[in-house]
Amino acid sequence: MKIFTSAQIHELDKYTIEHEPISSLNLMERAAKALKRAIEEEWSNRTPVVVFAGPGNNGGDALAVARMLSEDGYDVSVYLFNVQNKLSADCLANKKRLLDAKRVKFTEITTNLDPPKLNAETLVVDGLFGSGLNKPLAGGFAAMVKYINQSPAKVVSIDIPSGLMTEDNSYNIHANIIRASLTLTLQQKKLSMLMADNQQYLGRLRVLDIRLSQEFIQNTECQCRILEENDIRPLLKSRSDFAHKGSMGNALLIAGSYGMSGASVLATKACLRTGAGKVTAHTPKRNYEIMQISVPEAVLQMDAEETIFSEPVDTEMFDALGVGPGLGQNETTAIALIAQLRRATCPLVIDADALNILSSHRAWMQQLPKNIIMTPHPKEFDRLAGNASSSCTERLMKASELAERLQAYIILKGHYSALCHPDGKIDFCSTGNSGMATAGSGDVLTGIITGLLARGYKQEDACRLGMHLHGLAGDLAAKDLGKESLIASDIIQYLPKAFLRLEE
Ligand SMILES: NC(=O)C1=CN([C@@H]2O[C@H](COP(=O)(O)OP(=O)(O)OC[C@H]3O[C@@H](n4cnc5c(N)ncnc54)[C@H](O)[C@@H]3O)[C@@H](O)[C@H]2O)[C@@H](O)CC1
Ligand SMILES: [K+]
Repeated sequence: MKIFTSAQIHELDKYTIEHEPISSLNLMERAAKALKRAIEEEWSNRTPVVVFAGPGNNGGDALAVARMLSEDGYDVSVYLFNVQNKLSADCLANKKRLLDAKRVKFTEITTNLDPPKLNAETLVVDGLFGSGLNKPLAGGFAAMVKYINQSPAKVVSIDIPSGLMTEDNSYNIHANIIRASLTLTLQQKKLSMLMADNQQYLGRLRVLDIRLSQEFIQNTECQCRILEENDIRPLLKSRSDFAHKGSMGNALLIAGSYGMSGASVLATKACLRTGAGKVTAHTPKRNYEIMQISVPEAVLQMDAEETIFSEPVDTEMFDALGVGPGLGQNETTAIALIAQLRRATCPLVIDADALNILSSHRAWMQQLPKNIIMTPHPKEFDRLAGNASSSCTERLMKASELAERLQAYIILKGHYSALCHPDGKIDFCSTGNSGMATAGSGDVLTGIITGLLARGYKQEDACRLGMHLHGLAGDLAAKDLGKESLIASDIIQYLPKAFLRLEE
């Protein structure tokens, strides 16, 4: 699913009207029908409905929905905000249609509003502002939003909770944004809906197909998109019948230190489960037995040191290198790491402590080879970027800039993990769940991506497929085991099923 900016959404709307062709009023009617249907699926016509409509087309949608719900027997009260005495053409047309229908209690607010009582039974339809919002809400609108938020009423937002911007909310006023129970967004998710810090406003999110031009959607370039199974399936490489372990990729993982051998175990197992022909784990001597017993399929390469990674190793015979899980941040390890990164001759994944080491030696980042893959979680990214971000959108934009500057692939982990490409594009992952917020889950991702690189996937495909598989395995595991008890090993255990699902 492509994520359009508000300007592109406007263009899409216009294109559909011109090329379907359909009048803008009929398009609004189509959107309102879809909205009405979704509302009726959740609330019966015994629910009292209060509709708040703004002056633009979001308000127009709300007025059309009010008319349709009243036709279906709902008790509907409408408050239309027209403080500047200026309604969009379709909002005005829907105001007339609503008044002609003569079924609803209608109030037009031109100055002050004595707000209606909203109790726990009330359903508020929020159609104040949609994708046309151009600055944070203030004044009477902000007061209205606060009033709705403080009430016990359920709120369904049309297209987007009023007050929430389609893209960046870093400088928004959070108290002045509607907190919906359900958001019914039209056609496509908006960028702000993918950010963790905006989930509090959305409630449950449903996307309603209002049949906007597929031609425009397909032909329009956009910076961001959500990767779905259909985008991922074609990436899968097949295995030749004549495959042997030497032809299926030779991966190296540099991971683990004393007390963190588990990270090495997890990354190595995940790498093997991703289909790499041979996996070598480079780890401190003290981890020897643990690794031999836990991952007998791996080849071990012991560091000269007992407890830490201390010396760079040759990578010429390897097809991919993953480095970082459980590495620790000893100064000797830091020096070995930078030497390792500089001399790496194969595609690279950098994670966890390797990222933390880079954060405390940021000048070293200039020396990184191109096309490396970094997989930070938000805190690791903030350390890497040098300061904390005020919002998830700001962090995402910084990650995208860093990916461009370093010509690297950066996977910002989280719900909707975001892959920032060196050319500025951003892919969001559609799989994964909160059960995966557990120690070791990142080590598994590093193992998976390293395995895919070794199998011969290009960096961008290894990242896309890797995040998808990781999330899918977590989803399949959560289906059987629940989210609460899910641990990183479960993700590895469900990787085979994730592959099977993609191969179906
Ligand atoms: N995307 C699409 O293809 C479709 C969109 N439709 C609806 O149209 C909406 C977009 O409509 P509009 O572009 O008219 O925009 P909105 O209805 O979101 O708001 C635009 C109006 O709000 C004013 N405004 C913006 N920010 C403000 C602020 N902070 N304080 C006070 N006033 C402010 C603007 O001056 C303008 O009058 C969508 O969200 C959706 O609900 C649907 O009708 C059908 C199709
Ligand atoms: K809205």
